[in-house]
Amino acid sequence: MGGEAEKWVLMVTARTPTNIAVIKYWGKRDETLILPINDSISVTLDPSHLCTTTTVSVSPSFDQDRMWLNGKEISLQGGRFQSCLREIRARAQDVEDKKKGIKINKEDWQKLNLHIASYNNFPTAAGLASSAAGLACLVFSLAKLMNLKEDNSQLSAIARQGSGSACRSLYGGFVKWCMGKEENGSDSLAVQLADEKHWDELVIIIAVVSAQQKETSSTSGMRDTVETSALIEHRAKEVVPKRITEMEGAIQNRDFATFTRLACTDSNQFHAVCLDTYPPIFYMNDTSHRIISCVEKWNRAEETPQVAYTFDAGPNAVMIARNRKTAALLLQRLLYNFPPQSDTDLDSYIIGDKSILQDAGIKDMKDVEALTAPPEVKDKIPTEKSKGDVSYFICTRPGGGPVVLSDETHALLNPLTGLPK
Ligand SMILES: Nc1ncnc2c1ncn2[C@@H]1O[C@H](COP(=O)(O)OP(=O)(O)OP(=O)(O)O)[C@@H](O)[C@H]1O
Ligand SMILES: C[C@@](O)(CCOP(=O)(O)OP(=O)(O)O)CC(=O)O
Repeated sequence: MGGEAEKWVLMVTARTPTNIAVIKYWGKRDETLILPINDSISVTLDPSHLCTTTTVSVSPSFDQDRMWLNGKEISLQGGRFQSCLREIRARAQDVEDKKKGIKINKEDWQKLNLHIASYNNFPTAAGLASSAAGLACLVFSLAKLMNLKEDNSQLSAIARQGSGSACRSLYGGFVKWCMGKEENGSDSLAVQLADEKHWDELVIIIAVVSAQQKETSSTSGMRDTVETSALIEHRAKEVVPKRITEMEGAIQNRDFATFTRLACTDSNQFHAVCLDTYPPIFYMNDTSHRIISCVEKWNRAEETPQVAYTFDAGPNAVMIARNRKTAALLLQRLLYNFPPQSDTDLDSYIIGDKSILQDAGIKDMKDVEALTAPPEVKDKIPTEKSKGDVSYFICTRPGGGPVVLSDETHALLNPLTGLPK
């Protein structure tokens, strides 16, 4: 180790996306290594709307590893953080910063302590996959700081040990997590099926139904399912393998009808195995069910499906529209059925890519109030409308993978002290 008076701080900042599974991971065959019972496939979400930013730093003056999440110090003692730190340190390489006069030999990383600060630009632990973006960003930024030689797929096998779904956030576009066969988990990693440009017509609208922390974590929920559900084995062995092959084909051919059928039925089956768990787990609520029925009615009324939906371990709906035109029509339907509370302004009700709102011809609350029932529900019993069931909507699209942010203004730690800014 070198450097003036050992006072130096070396740091790296990176940004990593979140992802939404369209063929779900649910159930482990190894709890510690986080090895799944089936393959899964996800779409990476555009980091401009949903992402984690993490700054990692090292200095001989740090006396222990420390981490701050969204400005609050959190413990790094948990087994999952420790696994990631151990696996990354074991692969660390020599690092030299000639400008700053710093030289770190690979053996030094075992003794040097780290400061880590991370920020999610969306609610943490609310079923929006914060753990996926968060753990992927931790692994990716540390790998850059410690000059690891591993590629993103090999890094995904480390991120997997922080949170299963995190391994899929090491790539943009469409990603497959191959469950692998090895007992040590070396082949349980993510591969990119197609990048975000491959199918760039898709538009994603997320209905944030509840930003509250959920009752049953994914980790304990899937453990209970594996222990008690009679259906989960059939799902993992018989259903998912066929769906994975079909979904890969649908993505390759941009076949929206097949994509929609697979994504919707797989989400529904995941929630069915949750219900088949004893005691049962309910992640969706009435609002989630009403969103499903709104989309299903519309899809059925059209010649070919317009929108796919999928729900993770929470009530929030992730809807994938075939293009901008259908996304605008979807937004009209959603605003008609789920208008904001009177004191909410439209600007904070629709966040992310607001241009979809313009496409839908909606400029203000008057336009929302003027929306009429879509044709597929005309002449039928009026749907119940309840303001405030949806907290807000996020408009986004498939997006790119992790990136290093070299501009120091993005750093979350002070470059002189290594403490949060
Ligand atoms: N930016 C981050 N950096 C490191 N760890 C994070 C970060 N964000 C979240 N986490 C970890 O993930 C935990 C939340 O994960 P949890 O699975 O409960 O919720 P979620 O990921 O938002 O939802 P879900 O996985 O069901 O979609 C946090 O308590 C924290 O330990
Ligand atoms: C429903 C899911 O979102 C479950 C995600 O589970 P986690 O990856 O959060 O679980 P752990 O591996 O225990 O950390 C489906 C999916 O993302 O594939």
